[in-house]
Amino acid sequence: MAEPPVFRRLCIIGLGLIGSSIARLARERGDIAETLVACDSGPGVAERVSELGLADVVETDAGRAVRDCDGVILCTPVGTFAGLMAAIAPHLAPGAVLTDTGSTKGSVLRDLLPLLPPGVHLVPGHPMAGTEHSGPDAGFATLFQGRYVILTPLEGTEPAARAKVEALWRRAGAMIETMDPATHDKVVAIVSHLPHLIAFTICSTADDLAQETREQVLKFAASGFRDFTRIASSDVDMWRDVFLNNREALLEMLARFSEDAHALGRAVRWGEAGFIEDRIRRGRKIRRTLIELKQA
Ligand SMILES: NC(=O)C1=CN([C@@H]2O[C@H](COP(=O)(O)OP(=O)(O)OC[C@H]3O[C@@H](n4cnc5c(N)ncnc54)[C@H](O)[C@@H]3O)[C@@H](O)[C@H]2O)C=CC1
Ligand SMILES: O=C(O)C(=O)Cc1ccc(O)cc1
Repeated sequence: MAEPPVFRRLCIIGLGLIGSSIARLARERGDIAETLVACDSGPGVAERVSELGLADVVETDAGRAVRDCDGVILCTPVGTFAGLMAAIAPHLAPGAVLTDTGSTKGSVLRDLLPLLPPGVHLVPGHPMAGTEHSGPDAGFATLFQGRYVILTPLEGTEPAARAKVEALWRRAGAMIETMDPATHDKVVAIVSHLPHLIAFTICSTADDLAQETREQVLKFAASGFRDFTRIASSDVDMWRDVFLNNREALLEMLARFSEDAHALGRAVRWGEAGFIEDRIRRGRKIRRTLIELKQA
């Protein structure tokens, strides 16, 4: 027999790539929420969500949207969390489970915990899945299939609340890992935030060069550069908020990266072929490992 839905009434706040993917999944499966409420304040987004039939109820006001919900999931840029929490806290139902998909986790605790009403259970989460696209049309139900979701639960969180968030992600086809927020922020700083910082930078550098030399540098972009442009086409609000809310870990990884890049530059200057070969071999090895793990 089919399992009962994880939530009686689930509210998704933010129906962009991630929120609309969860909504599509919930629609397709039917065992995630009995009733699905969608809330988005972006221009034209609520209308588009209604057109796409992604939820039973569509709202633009977050306070009204969360009323009587036993599950709430924040899927907006992390810089909106403090303001959203202030708006929803007075309306959260006792016993409700509050979770999120934000890419930074220290800031989420900082912004959500102080306003958490007694009896509401916070279980922060971060799906390690996404694309460079955003908005309600960008989502798809299989986005989380075979991907990791990192949860950073607080000590003493009620096991039943944690189990609901785990059930949601398991039904999405994801694998669950648990971490403390500081470890999470360091790990994602190196595997996700620094690569985006590098991609945005390399595109700006190439663009500056093209303007300075008045030459069509970009016409000759090879596939390596094109791979960077995919990442660099990601959403502005989302990535501004990620950088500003994982400042410490990102700066630490950037400092390490800069040191290592300088060392490689020095080897190039002094013709140290062995050092250069070693770096290339390490890159190739990591790629092979990811392919073996089926994550490339
Ligand atoms: N894009 C990606 O690849 C991934 C993103 N994340 C995280 O998930 C969250 C959502 O990201 P995306 O879906 O990519 O963003 P998105 O830009 O596609 O969608 C965000 C939505 O939130 C809405 N919104 C913004 N402020 C709001 C507010 N105050 N009230 C109601 N709605 C509001 C916007 O109108 C937009 O529709 C972010 O915190 C991001 O860091 C996590 C994993 C992957
Ligand atoms: O599209 C890509 O390359 C990504 O890296 C997707 C992504 C973006 C942000 C996250 O917090 C997690 C995954």
